[in-house]
Amino acid sequence: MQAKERIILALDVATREEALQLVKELKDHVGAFKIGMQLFNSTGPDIVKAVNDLGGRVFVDLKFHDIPNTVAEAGKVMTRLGCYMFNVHAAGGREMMRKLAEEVEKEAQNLGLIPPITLAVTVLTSISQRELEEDMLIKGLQVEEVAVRWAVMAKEAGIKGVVCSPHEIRAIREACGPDFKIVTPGIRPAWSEKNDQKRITTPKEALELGADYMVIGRPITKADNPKEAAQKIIKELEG
Ligand SMILES: O=C(O)c1cc(=O)[nH]c(=O)n1[C@@H]1O[C@H](COP(=O)(O)O)[C@@H](O)[C@H]1O
Repeated sequence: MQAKERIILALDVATREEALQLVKELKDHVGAFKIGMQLFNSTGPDIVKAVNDLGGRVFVDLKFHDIPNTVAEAGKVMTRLGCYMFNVHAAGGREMMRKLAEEVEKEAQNLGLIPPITLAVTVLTSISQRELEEDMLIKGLQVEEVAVRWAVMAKEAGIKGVVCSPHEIRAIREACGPDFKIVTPGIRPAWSEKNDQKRITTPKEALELGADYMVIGRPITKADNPKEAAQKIIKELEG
């Protein structure tokens, strides 16, 4: 995979105009664009087609978590929308992920489309060990162990990869093998601001740990020259 393909630019903006401006500017310098809850819910699903029409691939980040039938139907909608990737919460369970994976494949086959890459979010980077035990009632297990077990469950259910913190990449790679996709946020080149990200790694470190894709937002979008910032990251990944 080319270095540029590994970068997923987070379109964390409120309007269609701002998003499409970034797509026009950066489509030749990144591999895909992530549309999250803010942008998707303010513009509607047509934003996926608009980005595709400009030549950009889309990761729809809506983190589905519901009963199996509801999530599988949402997955069919994602397939028809033409997104490149989308995600669900692994915490939704094995049957939810199994049915989703099955229905996405069927829908793509019926319509002659390429199936999107399904991803499971393991433990959010914002969840601490204390919250895991005291609020989510997952006792006696470290965050990393939970992330690995859920990644294995996702793989067994037919899901193609995970979104996880850089700190869990190595253990998940070891448990799930080379073909399982690993997408990681919390990426900061040495020259950029940390902002509110706490547990960070550089793009190169994430690659060495075994990540396939990196979700990067502000280090590119808030740079004085976003194209240059993307190119600099690509050089670092290639170096
Ligand atoms: O699901 C995500 O993409 C995500 C999960 C997570 O645990 N942490 C995290 O930062 N993200 C997202 O990754 C992106 C990071 O953006 P920057 O911090 O601007 O690079 C944002 O869109 C976050 O919402």
